[in-house]
Amino acid sequence: MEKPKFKTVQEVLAAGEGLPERYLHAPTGDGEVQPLNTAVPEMDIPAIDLSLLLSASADGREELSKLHSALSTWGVVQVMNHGITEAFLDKIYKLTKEFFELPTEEKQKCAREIGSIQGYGNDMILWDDQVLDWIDRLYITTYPEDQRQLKFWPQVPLGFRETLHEYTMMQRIVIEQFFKAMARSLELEENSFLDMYGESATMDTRFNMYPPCPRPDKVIGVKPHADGSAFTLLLPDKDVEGLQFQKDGKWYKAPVVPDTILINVGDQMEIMSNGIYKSPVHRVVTNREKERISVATFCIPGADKEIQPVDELVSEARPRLYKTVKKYVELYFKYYQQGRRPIEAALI
Ligand SMILES: O=C(O)CCC(=O)C(=O)O
Ligand SMILES: [Fe+2]
Repeated sequence: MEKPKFKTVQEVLAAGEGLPERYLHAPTGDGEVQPLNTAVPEMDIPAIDLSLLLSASADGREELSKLHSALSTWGVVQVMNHGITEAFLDKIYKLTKEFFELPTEEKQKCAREIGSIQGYGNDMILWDDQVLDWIDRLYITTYPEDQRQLKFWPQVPLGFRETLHEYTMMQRIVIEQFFKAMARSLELEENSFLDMYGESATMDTRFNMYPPCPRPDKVIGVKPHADGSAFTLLLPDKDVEGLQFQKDGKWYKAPVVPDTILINVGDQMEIMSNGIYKSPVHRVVTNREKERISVATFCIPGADKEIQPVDELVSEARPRLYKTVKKYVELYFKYYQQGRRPIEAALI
């Protein structure tokens, strides 16, 4: 079993040999250098009450209109009353932290293998002159259950596997409700998106660790990208900022609101909604003092599914913007590698 040769960020730091060139972003353009960690304003996104979204009450309608407004501008909402307890979310953060604190040899038991996206490792190296992101991660397909590869599921810390299984089942409920709410917010039949998303849809969960970084001005945690999912459920760090979203060419930081789940639209939902809901470009910046942890779950339509704008959202006034795509994630990596926005490949 061949393992990739590169060190994780934690190993780079432990070696104490200074910051490798491969992480440094060179100044681009006409010489004006903006440090990557320049302060940016906070984005103004609502906290949506998930339990209200599917109710027929006036409050429910109000909540749906908040959802519509946030997803058609920012492409992001914070979700509260999502049915997952604070104690459970704390357990996930704690287990994530404990996993990354394990000795290298222990973590390596779940190491990514060449050619696989799953497992523990550093930023994936997809092209030669790629500047590396300051991030270590554990990437696991959690659903459907028959696609699980348990060799990537840590046996230590104790309880990790069980908790990830439980979290997956809890998220499935949130995912279904959120799909229905998005359909209702666009005055569509409740299952419009769910039918296209399909029974064979997968869930991938990525545990992210961003160690403190000696050069936050020149090193980035995650490069600007939009997600290739239908949408992404994110547990951002409860204390440490870093996640930023782009709107109209400017960066804004995501607010830190404990116990909410941040949901961002991904490219495949942008396609299904014929461009009404936006898949936002986002990035993670680093800082000198504190490590940051986040847990992202990507909801990915089944590889057999054809993803396209739903008929009701195509009209003369709003012509169809996107082609039908299949196995979008493969297309995604091809474009990402070329430094392009993968969704461009789906534009008509
Ligand atoms: O760490 C975060 O807050 C976001 C990570 C992210 O954008 C991703 O995993 O796609
Ligand atoms: Fe992302």
